[in-house]
Amino acid sequence: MLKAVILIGGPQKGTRFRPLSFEVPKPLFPVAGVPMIQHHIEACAQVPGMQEILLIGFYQPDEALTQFLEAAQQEFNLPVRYLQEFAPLGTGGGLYHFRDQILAGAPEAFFVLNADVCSDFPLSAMLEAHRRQRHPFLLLGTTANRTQSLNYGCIVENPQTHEVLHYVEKPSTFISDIINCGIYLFSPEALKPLRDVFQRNQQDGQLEESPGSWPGAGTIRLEQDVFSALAGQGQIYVHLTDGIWSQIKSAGSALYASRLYLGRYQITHPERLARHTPGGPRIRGNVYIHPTAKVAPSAVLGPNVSIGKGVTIGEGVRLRESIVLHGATLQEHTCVLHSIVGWGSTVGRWARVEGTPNDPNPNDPRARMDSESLFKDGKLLPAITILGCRVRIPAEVLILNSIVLPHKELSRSFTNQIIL
Ligand SMILES: Nc1nc2c(ncn2[C@@H]2O[C@H](COP(=O)(O)OP(=O)(O)O[C@H]3O[C@H](CO)[C@@H](O)[C@H](O)[C@@H]3O)[C@@H](O)[C@H]2O)c(=O)[nH]1
Repeated sequence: MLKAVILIGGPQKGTRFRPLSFEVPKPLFPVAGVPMIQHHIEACAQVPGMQEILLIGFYQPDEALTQFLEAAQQEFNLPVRYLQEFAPLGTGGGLYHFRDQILAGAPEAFFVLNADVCSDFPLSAMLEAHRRQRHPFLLLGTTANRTQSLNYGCIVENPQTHEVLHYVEKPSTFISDIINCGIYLFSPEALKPLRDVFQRNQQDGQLEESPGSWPGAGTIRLEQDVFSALAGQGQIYVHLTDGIWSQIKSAGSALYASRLYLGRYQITHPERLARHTPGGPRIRGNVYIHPTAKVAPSAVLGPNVSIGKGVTIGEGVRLRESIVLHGATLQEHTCVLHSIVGWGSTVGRWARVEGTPNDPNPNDPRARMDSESLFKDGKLLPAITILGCRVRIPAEVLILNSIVLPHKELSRSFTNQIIL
C-alpha cells in the first residue's frame, strides 16, 4: 500500500506569482486547463496500490480548495485530504507533524511532491528503484546548466550506485549539474531522522534566550536539515530522469509548464486537445478549450493556448502562447500573444495584448526556465503580459510587456509597466 503527500505551502509563498495568486491559491492555478496539483494527483492515482493522497500546507481551507478536494475524490475514487499546518513548518515539518496520518494503514512507502513543479512524474520507475533496495530516501534528479543549477538543490552522486554523496541546497558556487526535482519517495523509516531534527530543534529552542520565538521547533527544512546532513551515509539515493520537468514559480513559468503539459496530452489525454472541426475555429498545435467556452469560427488559436470555463472569444481573434482564465472575454479581432488574461477580464475590439517570452535557451538542452525577479537594475524586465482579474482593456490599444493589477479599467496603451 502506498500514499502520497503534496506540499502546497501557503499564502505567504508564491509571491512571484502575483497578481494571479490573489484570486486563487497558487496550487489551484490552471495549467493546461486543470489546477496545477491535479497533474500531481492524476500521476499518483495511476500508481497501483495508491491508497490516499494528503495535501499539507498552511492555507486556510476556503471554498475553492474544498470544492477541488471533493471533485478530485470523486474523479479518482481515492481519499484526497487536506491537512493544515498551524504555522509554516517548512518542507519537512508538516511530514513529521502529520506522521501518524501518513503512516496510518502501514504504507510500504510514500511519495512527497512539491506542488510547484511540472513533470511527467515517473513515479512507477521510482517505485521499482525503491523496491530493489529499500533505502529510506529516494530523490528524483535531473540536470540543469552550471549557472541555473545554483537555483536548486544540487546533488553529487556515486554514478555506479546512485547514492547521494553530497547535497547542497541552492549553493553559491557550482557543485553539480544534477538538481533536486522536489519529487521524492520515502520509506516509513525516513521519519526517524525528521524526529531527530525535531528533538534537536526543541533542545536548541529551550537554550535560546527567547524560547518559543520563530522559527519554532516544528520547522524542519527537508533539504538542509535532512538531505545535507545524511548525504554520504548510505540512506539517500537519486533516481535520474530526462523527462519533462520545470519549476512553476512565476506566471511566465506557468505558461511554459502549460506548453509542456499540453504537449504531453498527445499521449496522456488526447481528448483534452482541441481538434479542428468544420465550422469551428482554426487550431494550430496544442490547444485546450473548456467545453463551456464560446469560440467564434473565424478565431485562430494556438499553439500553446488554454481557454478556461465560460470564456468568450470573438470573430477574428488571434491567440497564441497564452492562458485565458474563467469568464474572460476577447472581443472581435483582438490579438493576444504570450499573455495571461485574468478571470472575468475584457479585451476590447482590435486591441493587442502582447508579452515577451522568457523561455529556456532552445540551444542548451540543459537549460531550465528562469524564474528570477521581475526587475533588474530597477527596471521591469520584458516578460509575459499579465492582466489580473476583472481588468478592462479598451478597444484599439496596445498593452505590451506589462502587468495590470486586478479591477483596473485602462483608457490607453501601456508598454513595460506595472499598472497599479
Ligand atoms: N506544507 C508546507 N509546504 C511548504 C512550506 N514551505 C514550502 N512548502 C512547499 O514546498 C515546496 C518547495 O518550496 P520552497 O521552499 O519554495 O523551495 P524551492 O525554492 O521551490 O526549492 C525546492 O524545490 C526545488 C525544485 O523545484 C528543489 O531543487 C530544491 O532543492 C527545493 O526542494 C513548494 O511546493 C512549497 O509550496 C511549508 O512551510 N509548509
